Amino acid sequence: MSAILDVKNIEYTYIQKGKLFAKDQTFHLGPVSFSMQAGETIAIVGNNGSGKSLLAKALAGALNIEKGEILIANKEDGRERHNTIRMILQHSADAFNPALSIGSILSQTLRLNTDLNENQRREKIEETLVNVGLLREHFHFYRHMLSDGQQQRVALARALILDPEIIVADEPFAALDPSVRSQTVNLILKLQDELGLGFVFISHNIGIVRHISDRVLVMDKGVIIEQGKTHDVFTHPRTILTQKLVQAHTNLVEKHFVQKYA
Ligand SMILES: Nc1ncnc2c1ncn2[C@@H]1O[C@H](COP(=O)(O)OP(=O)(O)OP(=O)(O)O)[C@@H](O)[C@H]1O
Repeated sequence: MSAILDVKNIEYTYIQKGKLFAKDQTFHLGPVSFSMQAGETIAIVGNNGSGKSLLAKALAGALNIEKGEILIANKEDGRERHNTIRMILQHSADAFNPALSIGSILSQTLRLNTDLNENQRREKIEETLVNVGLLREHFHFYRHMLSDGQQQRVALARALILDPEIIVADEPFAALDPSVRSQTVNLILKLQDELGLGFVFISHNIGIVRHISDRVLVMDKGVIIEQGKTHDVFTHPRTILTQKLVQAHTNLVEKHFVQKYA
């Protein structure tokens, strides 16, 4: 199988200007390398501030990387990276303009990125709404008329509507309550199955990571310190950080079990 995404030694420096007499703070991402097969799910885990979000932004083309390259297969079809790789943020739905209908929001994305005419846009939008488990009629709804879970589905629809090959998601499940979270996880698994989508996601939830990712990247201080098949990495962690992440999850599960059944 050939790689759909090849990340080669990318580097980026984030500089936060110090206030008044405080020094500037810099954070260096990289060098980071990994590759991804079509339809694969890769989870990025690590402590707060380890550079996971910066890496996700770099993949989605939202950062100007200083070194290295991000190679995307099939790019010769002329589509730009932002169509091939689409990003969903934790609170993507919060950014939807409340004064616009869901149909207008999704139409904007199509107008900016495709040559579809109005009828074709309408058809594509309704088809995508149905794909993410919403109704064609949601075209006319406004954000405040939708539940959190439905808003998350619209965010997913906006990412999917340009037929990307890879979705990058920064903590897509964190803000959702448990039942909506499992519905969203199942929806993503279904879409991957149907559309062969690659999925890169950041999560602090080791349970979900174990459940849905094929491979995992463990980040610390801007670099990947461990990567491999999820099962192997979590069964035989090679670094102390990974051991700690696994242990913290085991403790959480045991605590929950004791609270529920003791
Ligand atoms: N917008 C920003 N404002 C301030 N600092 C930032 C910003 N973006 C990145 N940084 C810096 O880069 C470092 C890496 O941040 P990043 O958000 O990638 O970490 P993360 O692993 O995603 O953390 P978390 O799990 O807390 O979201 C942070 O420690 C911070 O110093």
